[in-house]
Amino acid sequence: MHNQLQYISQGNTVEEQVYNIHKALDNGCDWIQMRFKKNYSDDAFTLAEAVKMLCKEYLATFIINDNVYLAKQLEADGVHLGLSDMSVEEARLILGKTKIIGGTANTFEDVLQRTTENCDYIGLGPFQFTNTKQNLSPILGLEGYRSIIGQMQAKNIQIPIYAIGGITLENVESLMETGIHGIAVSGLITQTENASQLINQLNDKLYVTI
Ligand SMILES: Cc1ncc(COP(=O)(O)OP(=O)(O)O)c(N)n1
Ligand SMILES: Cc1ncsc1CCOP(=O)(O)O
Ligand SMILES: [Mg+2]
Repeated sequence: MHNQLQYISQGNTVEEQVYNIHKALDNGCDWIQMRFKKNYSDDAFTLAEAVKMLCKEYLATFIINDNVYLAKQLEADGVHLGLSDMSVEEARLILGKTKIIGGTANTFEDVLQRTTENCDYIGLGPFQFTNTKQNLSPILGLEGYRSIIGQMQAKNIQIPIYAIGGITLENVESLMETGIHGIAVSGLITQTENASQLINQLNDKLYVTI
């Protein structure tokens, strides 16, 4: 089973990205999603090589946002795909059975689709407004998670759900109570001045509720 905390990277340059990812790893994150929106550039390859080495050093899981070919080239642990990205089926053919493929969902219908596609986990959100991503899908709030997870339970659908979007420390307990498996966070960890304390506090809240 995957770790309950996924860090989604930020940074406009390779250097900023490496700094932020190193900070997350050094303070206890062991699952990194490299999210670099210049994902099809030489810089993306340079960054992915650096992140691969860092994740190896810290024994962390390394997945790449959007770019399945880069994940294949770098032998990353997997990818995260949105509903408008490459299909899970095509990604599975390229990456093989053992790699992690995460998929985005915003509705119960998306969850059904992702489950049929055999995703390994679902990033369900956004929980609330965030500046990290433009063109957000409708905000779910706690009620959205309760409703979607209730419908999953009624149909006995079992797939790890990660809440995403504007999550802060204060939200984690109530989100976990809805039945999610974990959280994916970006801004919270990127912007903190005390990453060690924050990641410990997040992990305490995540582990207690499972
Ligand atoms: C864990 C997780 N969940 C959702 C997303 C969003 O993916 P997507 O909808 O493709 O948007 P971008 O991140 O590509 O802008 C994610 N990245 N990770
Ligand atoms: C990539 C993504 N997809 C939905 S919300 C989001 C951004 C998550 O980042 P943050 O934790 O800073 O809100
Ligand atoms: Mg995407």
